Amino acid sequence: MVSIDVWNASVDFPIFDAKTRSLKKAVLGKVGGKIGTEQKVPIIEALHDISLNLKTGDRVGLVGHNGAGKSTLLRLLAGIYEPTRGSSRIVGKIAPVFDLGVGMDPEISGLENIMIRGLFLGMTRKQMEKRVEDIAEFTELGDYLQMPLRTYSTGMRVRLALGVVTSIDPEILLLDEGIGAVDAAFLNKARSRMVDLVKRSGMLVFASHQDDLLFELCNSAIWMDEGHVKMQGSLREVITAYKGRDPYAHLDKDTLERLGESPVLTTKSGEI
Ligand SMILES: Nc1ncnc2c1ncn2[C@@H]1O[C@H](COP(=O)(O)OP(=O)(O)OP(=O)(O)O)[C@@H](O)[C@H]1O
Repeated sequence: MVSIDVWNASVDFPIFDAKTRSLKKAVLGKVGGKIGTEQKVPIIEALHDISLNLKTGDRVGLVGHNGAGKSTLLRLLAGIYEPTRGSSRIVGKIAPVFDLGVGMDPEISGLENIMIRGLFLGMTRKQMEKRVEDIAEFTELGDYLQMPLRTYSTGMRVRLALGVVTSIDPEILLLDEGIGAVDAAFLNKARSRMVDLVKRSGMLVFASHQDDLLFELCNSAIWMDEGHVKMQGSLREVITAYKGRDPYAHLDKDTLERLGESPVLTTKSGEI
């Protein structure tokens, strides 16, 4: 069993080199966290009084405007950031996939990078040895896999990284949206691997601005706004409130069936 519990947690970033006078205007900005300027050192309150209880089987999408606190929350859930106030408890092994390039070495070959990246994400060498061939085939990189990573284009690097990420067996999978930065054709190919990956994971938390990926991978959502949890509920309810319209309303019958959704949004209190 895996679980993540967060109690009244806040995360502050003190900004030591900011000019307080010019910052006062930024408080009125539409995106980003709250900037407090009362103290000598300005503080960005990236997360404010967050309480969450996530358990096995939860597949949570994080939505919200730029700077709303999604990435900071993922890093808090990963144990990378300690709460400035409040507390958190993580039970389970975390696979944080925040930046597809992390753990890659430009000087070694694609094949060697597959192994290194797998180890970085918590797999054993034996497990990775069994999967290397499958990953190599998925990437369609052919002889390039013998070449140093520095000779790869951005898209080729993402293919490699995505191949490895979708081959791991995580207990808790934390995904930041970088995963969407592949070309559409390849993402389509990766989609079924992503779905399988999420099925194998004990828990998923996924920050994304892309509705279709959220529909595919998540069953509930949290709407972050200025460092607060503005709403938590079923994915459809939260996205409908966040966007101001039901995004499933225009999906065709087959897609709705595949996602296990009905043509109209119903809540406990009935249709809306
Ligand atoms: N390392 C940092 N130092 C200072 N401020 C930070 C840092 N990381 C994030 N912030 C601030 O915290 C707030 C939340 O940022 P975060 O990256 O969590 O937002 P986000 O919802 O992931 O945004 P986006 O959708 O643009 O990726 C923002 O105001 C941002 O400026």
